[in-house]
Amino acid sequence: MEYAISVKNLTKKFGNFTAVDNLSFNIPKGKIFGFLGPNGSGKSTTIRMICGVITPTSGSGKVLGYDLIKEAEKIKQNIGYMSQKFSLYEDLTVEENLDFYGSIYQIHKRDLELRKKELIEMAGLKGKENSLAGTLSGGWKQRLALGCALIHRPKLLVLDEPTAGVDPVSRREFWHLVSRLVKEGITALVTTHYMDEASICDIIGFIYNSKLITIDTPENLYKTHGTENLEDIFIKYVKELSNKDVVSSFKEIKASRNGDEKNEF
Ligand SMILES: Nc1ncnc2c1ncn2[C@@H]1O[C@H](COP(=O)(O)OP(=O)(O)OP(=O)(O)O)[C@@H](O)[C@H]1O
Repeated sequence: MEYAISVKNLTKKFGNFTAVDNLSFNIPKGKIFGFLGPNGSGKSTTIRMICGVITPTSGSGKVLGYDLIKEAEKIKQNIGYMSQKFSLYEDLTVEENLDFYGSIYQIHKRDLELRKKELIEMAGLKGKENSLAGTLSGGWKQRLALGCALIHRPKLLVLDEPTAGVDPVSRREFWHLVSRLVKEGITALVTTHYMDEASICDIIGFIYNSKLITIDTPENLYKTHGTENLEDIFIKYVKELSNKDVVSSFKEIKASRNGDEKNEF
């Protein structure tokens, strides 16, 4: 079995604080991996290690066959990353944003012209090539950001809350796009707070208090727990682990951990 991501006992400490504690999992190529957990549970830290941006304190792993520690640069070159902040230049046009990302990855001019055409088509941005990114609606910006993340044909796409703050129709369109990419062979690692999106994933991992609580297919999770409600399943885990009576929402999961009700799951 060829894995896109394979990590073993992955741990990250910041001083005495363990942000990610002993994570081990394998994600086969061509799958969508949904990585879920309340705010502050360790998702971003895990993603940053997987992307080769920060070095694990201990543990090991391979991403696209490259060693997490020794070949971090190779990993960075071969993944596409998109976050909820979209990382677009609002005062550049659609095409100029793609040009900019193309130049970062040093894509040859002729290849870049071709790739831009493909991505503009894919993102449904035809006719908007000369629009300033700042003038686009949330859904358009999101699809442009996805295009930029794909400019160098990465084999692993890392999407950190890609649909946060985007309207439901755009969210659905975005997931169609991701599913299409995955069918073409890309692997996607996605964090999301939306349970309907999590249920689309091939594999779901749930992290809580820095530890991986469960990792399985949605179907297996439904079978094991006798419900198709992912939120209920995760609440069950949190109740068991925290010994607290978390009853209804992910907001409470966050509250049960930090005594802070400001941030929603
Ligand atoms: N550079 C750092 N130095 C110290 N602590 C850190 C650092 N980065 C993250 N942490 C802490 O590690 C814990 C996990 O943070 P992380 O950002 O990975 O969580 P998260 O699950 O991604 O949360 P969110 O959904 O809010 O982004 C948090 O308590 C955070 O404060």
